[in-house]
Amino acid sequence: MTARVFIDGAAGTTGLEIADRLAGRREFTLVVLDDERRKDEVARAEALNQADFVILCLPDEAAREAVAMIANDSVRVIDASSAHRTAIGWTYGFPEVIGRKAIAEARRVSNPGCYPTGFIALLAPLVSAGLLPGGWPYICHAVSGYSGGGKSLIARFESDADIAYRAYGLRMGHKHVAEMQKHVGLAHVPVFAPAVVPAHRGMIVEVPLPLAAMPNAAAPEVLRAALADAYLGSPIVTVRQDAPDELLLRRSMAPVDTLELSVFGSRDGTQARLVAVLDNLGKGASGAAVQNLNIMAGLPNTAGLRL
Ligand SMILES: NC(=O)C1=CN([C@@H]2O[C@H](COP(=O)(O)OP(=O)(O)OC[C@H]3O[C@@H](n4cnc5c(N)ncnc54)[C@H](OP(=O)(O)O)[C@@H]3O)[C@@H](O)[C@H]2O)C=CC1
Ligand SMILES: CC(=O)N[C@@H](CCC(=O)OP(=O)(O)O)C(=O)O
Repeated sequence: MTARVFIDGAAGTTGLEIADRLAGRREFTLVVLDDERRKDEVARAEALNQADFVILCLPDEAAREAVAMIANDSVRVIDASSAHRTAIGWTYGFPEVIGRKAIAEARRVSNPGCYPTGFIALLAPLVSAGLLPGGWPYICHAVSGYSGGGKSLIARFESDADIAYRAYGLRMGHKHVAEMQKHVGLAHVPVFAPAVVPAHRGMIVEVPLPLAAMPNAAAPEVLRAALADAYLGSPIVTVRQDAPDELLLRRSMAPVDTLELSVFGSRDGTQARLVAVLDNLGKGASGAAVQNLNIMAGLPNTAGLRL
């Protein structure tokens, strides 16, 4: 028997990439609303309540409304928006960090944000092992391709070739900082400095560490070994053992669902830079949603993913 999957927001950037990854999967039947009905409340309510799995690829407010429209208790939900990432009753859909079992059993799963995917993957295992202090005020600098902002940011960058770099989130309080703090278990809200570059997709998320000034911080090689151990055997999350001179985001980047972590350390071990490279539309969104769907449906973790 195939499971019925309804993607609410299927015409958007994340929804289209999920549909691409599910195309040809015999375990799932996609329920699709045509263009005239995709925003029609009656049609959506019907699709939301008749599906086995609903994947929400909507703005936050519309995602909350969609959840409220579900009256059928057997419907299981994966929300790609940031509406439920710290909400009670929702499971945080990061299997490599929280474990697969919780996701396999959950009725409500919230996909991590794209930037938090890098930040949490880098810090959560190290803070929980006591190798970095949870009480430190962490800083996160990140650059993203413009598809991270959905259709409106894609249109903006594709109609203004003159933008070379867009720093934003300058008033603080970016919607991702709450989940970054909660799912690493930090005492302080991280200072988050995101930017967008004129590449369609891809992101580099970095956490600089002044190790010498931090209480109870391990040496860079210890941090690298601990990360490698935490993600040992994962086909999705890998830890580089080399130290390249540069990490590039390419405009021509193909869709990929992997997450690559690096630890760069100074020779004297007093400083380190933790760096995550991923595709905002891969492990940062659509790839993660399909991975969670696989786990919830009791299927192999990586089926349909681009590894
Ligand atoms: N893009 C990314 O890299 C990531 C996105 N996300 C999150 O995923 C969600 C979707 O983002 P993304 O795909 O980029 O955004 P898009 O703007 O590309 O797509 C959103 C889609 O939702 C549709 N929509 C809006 N309101 C409604 C409604 N009330 N009923 C039905 N459909 C509606 C839009 O319709 P229309 O086409 O008419 O505008 C659009 O097709 C967001 O919450 C985003 O924050 C999470 C991680 C990464
Ligand atoms: C480049 C860009 O604009 N990125 C988006 C985040 C994309 C993403 O992760 O979406 P969620 O907010 O649903 O997690 C932003 O900073 O708001």
